Amino acid sequence: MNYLDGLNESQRIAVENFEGPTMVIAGAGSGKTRVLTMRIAYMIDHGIDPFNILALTFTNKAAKEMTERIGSIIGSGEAKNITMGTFHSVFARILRINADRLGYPQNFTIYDTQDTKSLLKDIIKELNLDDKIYKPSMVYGRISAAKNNLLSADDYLQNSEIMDEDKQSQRPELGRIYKAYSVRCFKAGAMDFDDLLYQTNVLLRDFPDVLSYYQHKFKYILVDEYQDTNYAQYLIVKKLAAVYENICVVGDDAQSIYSFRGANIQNILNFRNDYPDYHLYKLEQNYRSTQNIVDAANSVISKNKEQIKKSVWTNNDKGSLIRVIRAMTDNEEGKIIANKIFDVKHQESGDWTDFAILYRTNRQSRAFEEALRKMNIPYKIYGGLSFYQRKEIKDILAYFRLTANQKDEEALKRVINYPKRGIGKTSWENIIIAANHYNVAIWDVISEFGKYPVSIPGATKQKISEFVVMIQSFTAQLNSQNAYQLAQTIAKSSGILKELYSEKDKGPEEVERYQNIEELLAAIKEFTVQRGEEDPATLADFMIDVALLTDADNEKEEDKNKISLMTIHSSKGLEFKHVYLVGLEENLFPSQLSINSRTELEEERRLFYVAVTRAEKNCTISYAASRFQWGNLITSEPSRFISEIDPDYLSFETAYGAPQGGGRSLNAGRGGFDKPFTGGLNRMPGSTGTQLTPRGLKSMSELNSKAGTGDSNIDIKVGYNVEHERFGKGKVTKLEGSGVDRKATIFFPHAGAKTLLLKFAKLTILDID
Ligand SMILES: Nc1ncnc2c1ncn2[C@@H]1O[C@H](COP(=O)(O)OP(=O)(O)OP(=O)(O)O)[C@@H](O)[C@H]1O
Ligand SMILES: [Mg+2]
Repeated sequence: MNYLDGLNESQRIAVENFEGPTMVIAGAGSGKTRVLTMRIAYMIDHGIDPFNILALTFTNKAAKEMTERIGSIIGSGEAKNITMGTFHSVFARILRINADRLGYPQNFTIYDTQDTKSLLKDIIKELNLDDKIYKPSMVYGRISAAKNNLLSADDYLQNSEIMDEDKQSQRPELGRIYKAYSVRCFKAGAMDFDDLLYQTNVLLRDFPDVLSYYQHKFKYILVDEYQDTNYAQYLIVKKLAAVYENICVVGDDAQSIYSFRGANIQNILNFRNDYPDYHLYKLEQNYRSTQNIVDAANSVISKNKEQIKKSVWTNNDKGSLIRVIRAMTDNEEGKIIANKIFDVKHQESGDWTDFAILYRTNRQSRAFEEALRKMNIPYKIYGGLSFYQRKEIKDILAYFRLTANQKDEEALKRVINYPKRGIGKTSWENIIIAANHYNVAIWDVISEFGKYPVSIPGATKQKISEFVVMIQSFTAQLNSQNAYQLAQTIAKSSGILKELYSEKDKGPEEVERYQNIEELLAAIKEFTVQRGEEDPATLADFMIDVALLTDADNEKEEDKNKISLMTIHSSKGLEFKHVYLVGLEENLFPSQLSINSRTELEEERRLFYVAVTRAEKNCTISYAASRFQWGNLITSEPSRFISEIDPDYLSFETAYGAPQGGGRSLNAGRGGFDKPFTGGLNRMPGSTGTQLTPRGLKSMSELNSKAGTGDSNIDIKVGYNVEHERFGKGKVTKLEGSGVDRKATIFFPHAGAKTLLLKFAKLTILDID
């Protein structure tokens, strides 16, 4: 099949006209990413050299998938030559090639958020400032915003408006901290995440030959998720595209959800000013979702005042209504959703990967994790403590970092006394004072005590010098050994493996730590093998890769068949057959901070739109009537976003998630419906177990007649979910016999299949239908 056959008319036109400035603005699921991918394949198919193409994506995983897709059309050898990745990873590579221009070492370190905050904390202390007023995370946010607006520390200090703002907020020293931080990073040969954009802009601004080189290299530039680019990204892209103006951006203003990180919707509006003769393509057909989902999403987003008008429709089936489920508590919400997922999975015999639970904030994941674990449902969490954030991994990576860049202060701080070498805190502090005094990197001080005298005991100096010699010996092997060989050497010689090995007998956590190091070494081996022998991978290459992993990239082989848990922010661009959108409560979603400002509320609404439009077949929304927050049980109201959905697309459903929610026990008589249901959100019945729709409501007596009356003639059916005192939850798979001999075969995920005499089995029916 010709690959163009997989495109509709408007998509095809957007693919074939690949010269000149182009913007595709279209709603969710309309094929923007597909157009971008096919456009690249088409270009190469029509003689464009892949080396001349730059494609910027939201995650590295998306880039990888696109490369594979393009490779399947034009051949993987060619596809590999496209420069494709996130802004951060592509620019990190450009910076590495040109680091010397900016006075950075070629193997500069990329400081992660933790490094940045740790350094800021030190600086705040060194400047004798109060870290309650100057909280490191707040200071970081401020510096980050400055960099994303391309303001250097000196620009910041000279900007009277900003200085006034800081004075008014009682934080007049922010500029001084920013300055000290920049100096320290530079001395340490380190860039933070924001620097990867900021410094790229400096590079292209101050070195015309470099700019010209990349302008001619990247004759064709494509950007996905353009609505979420910030000012620095916008400007860099604009500079790079200035010669050929072959720039294609695709995005959806209705999905702009990163303004808190400086993303600027203005970039879409600026496009027409920057390139007056641009082509604008609109795609209107949604291929991802059912009609109900598309219509429901449209009905909500239409409440936003600020938006570019567009229509989205679909030819797909109407599909089922969006289900709204009320739970009593956050824990019950977890159980209900886990149950639902379990059921659907077994009804459809699909894959676990078809399911996603999306929430507003990371901390909501706990209740779901617990419930999923109990039901043996495999899951993976994006945004939790990732593998590379674990202590033992960070420790060994710090050795790798130091090997690649000895000036890396944060790495040095981490391992100068790990494993223990008797180098105390006071010595370390004196070394820093000396480094500041002589205005050199810490490494310079410790590698040349003769030149930079420090008042520390001779024995300590001796230990430090041994450490320095060890690191120097690693560095000497950086280019002669491949990444794997050197990583092994370091793991052994640094004493880390020995340290962990000696702790191995202590308990499962210690064993795990040791195994994690083994896993890391295996990952480095794979990286080394993949790169091949022609251009062997060095440890420094590996470190760049690791520093820029996003959550979505960090997927391991065993993560393949699992359900996904993630924040809505990280679900951007993805799609799942079944989406469970949870915690739909006022003050949580929309978040408390957003409800007093129209702009912020509109951003939350866009976030809601993003969430709903991730679903292909089913979208389930849930909320809890009460939830633990900061140790208190808080009652909550359903989110306004539920009532903003046109009720034509909704079905209200309540479900047993836990017996305490009114489960009808076969032995304990009836529970349940005490309030009539009239369709309003706040008046939905409590935790009962039957599907209700505002219109097609089953009669109360019919429902009540299903509730237990205490004798064994109870109407239990195949397919019911039940809970057993000892075996936990299960599903009825078979019924036989009658009267006192009536037996049910029930499949319990934890205990396997059991055949039980109903007369004796203490069962609670959880869910009818
Ligand atoms: N012409 C088409 N025929 C069939 N399927 C299509 C077509 N165009 C897109 N699709 C499919 O529709 C789904 C959505 O496409 P895609 O992810 O490219 O949309 P998008 O506009 O980028 O969405 P989002 O705004 O969420 O990023 C994908 O599964 C894609 O393969
Ligand atoms: Mg997309």
